[in-house]
Amino acid sequence: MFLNNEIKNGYNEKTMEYLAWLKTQGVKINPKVTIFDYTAVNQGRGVIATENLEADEVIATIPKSVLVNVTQNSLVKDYPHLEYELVHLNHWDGLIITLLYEFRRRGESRWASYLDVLPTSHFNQLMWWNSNELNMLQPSCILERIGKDSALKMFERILKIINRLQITELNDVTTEQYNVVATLIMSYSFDVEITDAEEEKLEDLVASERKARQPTTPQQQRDNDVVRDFDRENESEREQEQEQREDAMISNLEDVEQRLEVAIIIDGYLKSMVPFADTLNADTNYNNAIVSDADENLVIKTITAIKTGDQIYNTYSDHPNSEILRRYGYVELEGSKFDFGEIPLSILKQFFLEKYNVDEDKLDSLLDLIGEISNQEQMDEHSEDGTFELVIESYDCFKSGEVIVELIFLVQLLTTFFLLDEIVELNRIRRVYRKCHQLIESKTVTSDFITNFNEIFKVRMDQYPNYAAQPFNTVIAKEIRDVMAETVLKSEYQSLSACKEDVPRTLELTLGDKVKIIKDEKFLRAIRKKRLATDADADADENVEQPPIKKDVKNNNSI
Ligand SMILES: C[S@@+](CC[C@H](N)C(=O)[O-])C[C@H]1O[C@@H](n2cnc3c(N)ncnc32)[C@H](O)[C@@H]1O
Repeated sequence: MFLNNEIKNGYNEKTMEYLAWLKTQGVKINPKVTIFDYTAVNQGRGVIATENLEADEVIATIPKSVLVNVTQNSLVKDYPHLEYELVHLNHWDGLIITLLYEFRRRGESRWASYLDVLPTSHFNQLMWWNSNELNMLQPSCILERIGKDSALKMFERILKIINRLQITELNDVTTEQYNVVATLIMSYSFDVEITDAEEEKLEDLVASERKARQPTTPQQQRDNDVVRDFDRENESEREQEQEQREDAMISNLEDVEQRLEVAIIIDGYLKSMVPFADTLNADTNYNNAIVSDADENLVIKTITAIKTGDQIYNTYSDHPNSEILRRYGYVELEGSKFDFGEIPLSILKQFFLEKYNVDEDKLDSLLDLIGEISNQEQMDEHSEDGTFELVIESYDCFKSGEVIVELIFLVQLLTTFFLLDEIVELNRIRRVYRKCHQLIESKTVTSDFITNFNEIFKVRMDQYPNYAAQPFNTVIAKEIRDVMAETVLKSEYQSLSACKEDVPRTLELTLGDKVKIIKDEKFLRAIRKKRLATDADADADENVEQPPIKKDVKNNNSI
């Protein structure tokens, strides 16, 4: 966020009013810190240590009563019956409507001083970039994840909800206002656990509303059953539900039954705006504080000693620069600690098509079958949902020099498959799959794998502009968005470069041991010999379960 002078008028007065307001709301701030104007370094407001702080020292205690969420806001104050409706929306829809209303009623809002310090313009999150600006980010895969279309769908859905709930004050809400509020939620909100008292209050609310709205049709009866049947104690189910809800958030939820499945009420947490905690900026390289949940309060503590004059930095999770830019609208000029570049599946496809002169349909069918096999075959004990997906949109290559193991496996598998000149048939592919699995499990790859791995990285890296190879401190761009794009491309290119420069080291880091390189012909012979075995033997072999490949698990970049 970048503020020009006109916007900066009254900036520090607003900060002072905000600090005074926080006090009236019971927010306790350590006298050794205060809010500071970091606009000179393009960071908006932040929190500074005015005296030395020790490690594990409390910076602030924020009572949950000061949060803005679907149960605490001006909308339910003005229209109490809407609380029931809001807790039956999904988190995003609920908080967007809540905040839109809060801004509309800012004159009377209990949170007026807070709203005054929230930015409403000059955002740099990628949803605010035009197509020319986005072009500067080519060839980054982040361009596939901006989500302008799903944001638009969400807006259409929200307008329908506003209409259904007859919130007339929001009838004329504009796309711009919606975008501002959605951006604020994306960059500022926290998911905060519901307190026991809040949970009881919600249960009472739902029980009394249900009684008042005795179902009159079978459909309504079914809608109610969805919520009633949910087992609030079941944590793993709750986690799975959460994932589905994230997906559902961007899909078009129109009927009531679907809405109930993703409702806030069944979650145990509330997406909330958290005054003061959201004044903390973040930096992956200088993170020195943490915000944690403590029943009735949120507590901010130092995690290292902090010197007078130093900024207090929260963490917004382990994101690379591209994702920091997409969600938060800034970049870390020295690169994020969690940077990675990506090899898109499209590059792998192009590479194998050309090198082995294969037909595109054949490659597509092969990849489909490999995807099927990897889903059935390999239950990965490390992965979140117990599955192992080999064919994914893109493959992360970290600045540490590690890649995700899926990349090694797929390149070895395709290399071997095309060298064998196999036909695309399920059992044939399964056999090669298993042999490659055993090979990698025994920390071995073939020499053609090494050649292909190198060449694939070269193809990908050649897509980047030359300046991406230059050190971070040699920024050539002048305009802020150009600087951001340039930094993201450097972050990605240099991560790719770290994985390519010493492939045996990359393999060792990823597979956790030194890797042997064998001749392809030796490996192909072993597979061909296997193929000559009797069908019975082959069938028996097919029934042997494969253990998962041991690896350090990294999330692949799902959003
Ligand atoms: C939770 S808010 C932090 C408070 C914010 N600086 C303000 O003035 O309201 C998150 C936003 O702060 C800014 N920000 C946070 N960390 C930053 C950093 N290291 N560099 C630049 N901007 C940062 C970004 O605009 C981001 O969207």
